[in-house]
Amino acid sequence: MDHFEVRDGRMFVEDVCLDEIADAVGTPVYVYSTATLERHAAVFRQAVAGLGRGDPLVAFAVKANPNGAVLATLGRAGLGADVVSGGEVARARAAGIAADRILFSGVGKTAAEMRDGLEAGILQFNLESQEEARLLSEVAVAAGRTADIAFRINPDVDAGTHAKISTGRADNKFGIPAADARAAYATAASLPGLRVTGVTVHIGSQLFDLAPLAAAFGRLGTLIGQLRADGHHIELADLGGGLGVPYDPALPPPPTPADYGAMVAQATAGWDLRLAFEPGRLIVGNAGVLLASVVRVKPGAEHPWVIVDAGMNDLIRPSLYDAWHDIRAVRPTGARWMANVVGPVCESGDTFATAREMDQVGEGDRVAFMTAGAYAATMASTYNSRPLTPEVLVSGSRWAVVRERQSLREMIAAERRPDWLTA
Ligand SMILES: Cc1ncc(COP(=O)(O)O)c(C=O)c1O
Ligand SMILES: N[C@@H](CCCC[NH3+])C(=O)O
Repeated sequence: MDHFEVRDGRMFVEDVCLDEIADAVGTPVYVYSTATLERHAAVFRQAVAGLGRGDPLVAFAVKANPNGAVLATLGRAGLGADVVSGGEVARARAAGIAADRILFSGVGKTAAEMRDGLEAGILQFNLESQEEARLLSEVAVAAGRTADIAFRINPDVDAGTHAKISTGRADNKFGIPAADARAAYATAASLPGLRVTGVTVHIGSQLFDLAPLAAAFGRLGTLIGQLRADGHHIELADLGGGLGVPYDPALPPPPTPADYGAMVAQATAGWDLRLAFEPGRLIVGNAGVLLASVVRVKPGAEHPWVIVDAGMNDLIRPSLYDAWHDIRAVRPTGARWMANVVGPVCESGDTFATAREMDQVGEGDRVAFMTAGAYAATMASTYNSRPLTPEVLVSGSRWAVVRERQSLREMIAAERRPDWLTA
């Protein structure tokens, strides 16, 4: 997290002190760094530059961080978008990402979402079943359009990641088995309104081992040869995302984008088609922090409870995946202690860290949850009637609120009382 550092005893994001943002906006608040976003986009593009035919498409997985200002920053940095819903199509387009740089993934696209994609004129629909191909065909014919399609192949490889974010094993819901692929492509090629253009695979997220990715790409390579022999024009291979980021500095680091690029070069040699990638976490994970305040510290059986004003509703990764986020004081004194860090939500699962060696903090101090740019604000909820947390984007010495704190009034005003309760 190179643009997040302590200077003169206080943590800065680029040239803005986190205290300045907390004083103005309050806590909890997500804070993102433009410089880190731009650096990650450039590093990934560089790692895959020259691979495949033409210019590779690096389509940011919008689900990782759909904030419009973040998307606009990444769009300007040359990234396209990988979307999984009509909402994400709309956000990507609103952020200025050209339709021909948008890939539409997802196992449960509805007819309405397919229409959204067709009307926008997106580059390719990544389909996950023959049933989906039939529906898209009907929708495309009715709309008078042609949909360019790929099937997502489930290569049945174990990506070695958390079970809840593995997507490429036979027992995961995603894609079609490689053995069924030729039949699926034959069906799609026979359907009106569809044009077969590609193949795609994505085996999971937060991957630390390149071998399962190489195995999956190997299977895709074999399939490309078979599909071409069957007469299909396969022009685009979308290799998904998944490369992990370092959350815990004490653990060995994940492979670098350059290592990944070298593996891809080897795995795709001779494919003679355009490549696409869908990195999410790698682009935004280390570009954000969740800034929170310590509400109080109370004694615990073994370690003190540090109760902060951010909860599992703001950052669910620790309770959902036992994920580890570094927690640092915004004004570290050098003193360290062992503590449990928890939120205010009425669940014991609202725990960010147990018996964690960390900066010693007290009531009123501010802490930063590091590596909170991906799958963080976007997975927030209003559980315990806690309004959605605001988001701030920093660029050099400038910063701006890029999502307002949801007001309580707004949250409550969205509800309706049926007439039998108002009579
Ligand atoms: C189809 C698809 N593409 C891309 C991604 C992005 O993955 P990551 O954020 O791990 O790069 C995901 C999420 O796992 C996904 O499901
Ligand atoms: N939400 C997950 C990643 C899911 C990837 C989406 N397919 C996480 O925080 O790690």
